[in-house]
Amino acid sequence: MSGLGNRPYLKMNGIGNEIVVLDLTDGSHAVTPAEARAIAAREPFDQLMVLYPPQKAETDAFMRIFNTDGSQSGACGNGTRCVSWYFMPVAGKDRLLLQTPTSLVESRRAGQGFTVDMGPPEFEWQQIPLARDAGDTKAIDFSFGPVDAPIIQAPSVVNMGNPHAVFWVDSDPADYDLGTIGPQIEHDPLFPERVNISLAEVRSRDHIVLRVWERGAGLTRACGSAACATAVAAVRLGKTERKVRITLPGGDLLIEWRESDGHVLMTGAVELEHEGRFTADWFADAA
Ligand SMILES: N[C@H](CCC[C@H](N)C(=O)O)C(=O)O
Repeated sequence: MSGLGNRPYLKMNGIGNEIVVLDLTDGSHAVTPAEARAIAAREPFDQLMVLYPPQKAETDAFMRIFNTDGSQSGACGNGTRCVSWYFMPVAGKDRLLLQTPTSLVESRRAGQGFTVDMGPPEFEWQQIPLARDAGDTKAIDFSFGPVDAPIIQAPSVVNMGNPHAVFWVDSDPADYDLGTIGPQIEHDPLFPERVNISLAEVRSRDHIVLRVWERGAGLTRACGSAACATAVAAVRLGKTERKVRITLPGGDLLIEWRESDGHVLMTGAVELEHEGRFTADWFADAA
């Protein structure tokens, strides 16, 4: 029987990115990929954020991030704001330092929402990771569609605690069939750990419109780490200033690539949808 039966959880969203928050800081259970998928079947989410006891001095919790398909991510910006909303009062703090398998993220309150310090991005092809050197990571040698008339091409690639490919488009990203394009690029052998795919339209030097196909979760209404990756890539290409508003289908995020230390700061809202409780039968097939 699963140790998750009868556990309380929160269903939240970060500008439409569907998030379940589960507090296991009592250290009594470790969620398996099969259990994550079983939760997704009953309480659909893009990411399940699980809090465990801290592993490092000065951190407030260790956090695992599961996608809909049971795979894990090292970063989730929208989910980290949701976790902050829940866990700051529990910890009695206005700042949190959270550790994931790949990153340390710090969050603090910002008006009605939260700002998350997503840390510094990485740009070496081995760090993304790519399967091979595909040229300058500001615009790699990759295209999708007919060779003589690619639909999209030359993405910027960034690791933001998780891998991102950002394709620059000249019209509304909603005009592209990302639901068809996304899964094919996600599984392209150039991306050995798969990849999150963004279509980005730069509207001005401080505004980008973005749509994201998420690795392991599919089309989502928002993706915080993709917004961070996009902002950083836009700055590297000279397309925008270091502070930019990013409009996703679910709302806006403010992103700043801070000059002093190279960290990326993401600010945005969260919403509590409802509280729930698992029952043992959810996990009958997830042993
Ligand atoms: N929604 C998340 C990112 C999920 C990334 C995940 N799909 C992966 O890298 O496997 C965010 O707000 O940053």
